[in-house]
Amino acid sequence: MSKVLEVLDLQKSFTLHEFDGKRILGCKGVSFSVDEGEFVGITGKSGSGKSTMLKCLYRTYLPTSGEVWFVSERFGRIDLTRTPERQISTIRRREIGYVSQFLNVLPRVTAHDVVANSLVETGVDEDTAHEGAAAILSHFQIPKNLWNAYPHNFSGGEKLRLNLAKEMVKQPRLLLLDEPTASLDNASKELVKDILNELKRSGTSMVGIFHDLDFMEQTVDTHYKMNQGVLGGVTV
Ligand SMILES: Nc1ncnc2c1ncn2[C@@H]1O[C@H](COP(=O)(O)OP(=O)(O)OP(=O)(O)O)[C@@H](O)[C@H]1O
Repeated sequence: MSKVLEVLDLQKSFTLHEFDGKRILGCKGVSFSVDEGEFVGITGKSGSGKSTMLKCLYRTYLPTSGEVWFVSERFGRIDLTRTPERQISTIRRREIGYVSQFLNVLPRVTAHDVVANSLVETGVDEDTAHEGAAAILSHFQIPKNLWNAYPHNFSGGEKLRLNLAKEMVKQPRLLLLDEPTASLDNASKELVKDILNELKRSGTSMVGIFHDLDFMEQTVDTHYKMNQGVLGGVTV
């Protein structure tokens, strides 16, 4: 199996300027790799640094030190900590997806257009994007009467499924998941589990943060625990 992601000695700390430059540790010494089609799950107490680490992988945060090697289809093997912003934007549009329970979309854009726009960003034409959006919204069981509604009023489960749909249509090489089951009922969890398994089969690599251990154990290949900013305790 070829490696899609290799994280080496990643550290992120925050400087609180309003508190005389006090430093807070997010994560440190984080090293792990993800193969093609592998699903890595990360658990840990609240405040242990999971989201900080994930945001460094997506480059929402610039790490304080360390390397994040990603094998991009377009740019080859690149260190995301040193990749120019323009390339990062391209990679986010086409190769790395980020899904959380919070839907971050423009106001007054319908659910259907959210997904179609995501496809247009990958370079497909408008007609194909609209067909593709309809197909994936059905697949994710988003009720048809919501397709032309604005997603800010959607339930937690609907928002999450729309989030997954908008990232999944890109067929990303790497999908980052920040608590993908938060606020879901059991039926929605089953649906999300099926979707994640399908993504895995299609070769997408994933890194997910979980509080729901039962769900995680049913889906991931490798499990790490985060403790006070440090990653360890591998189980497979
Ligand atoms: N932008 C920030 N500025 C300052 N400190 C931050 C920032 N983001 C995270 N931290 C701090 O970094 C530490 C790790 O936080 P992080 O959100 O990564 O934990 P977590 O494991 O994801 O927690 P949870 O499970 O509650 O979401 C915490 O002490 C937090 O206060």
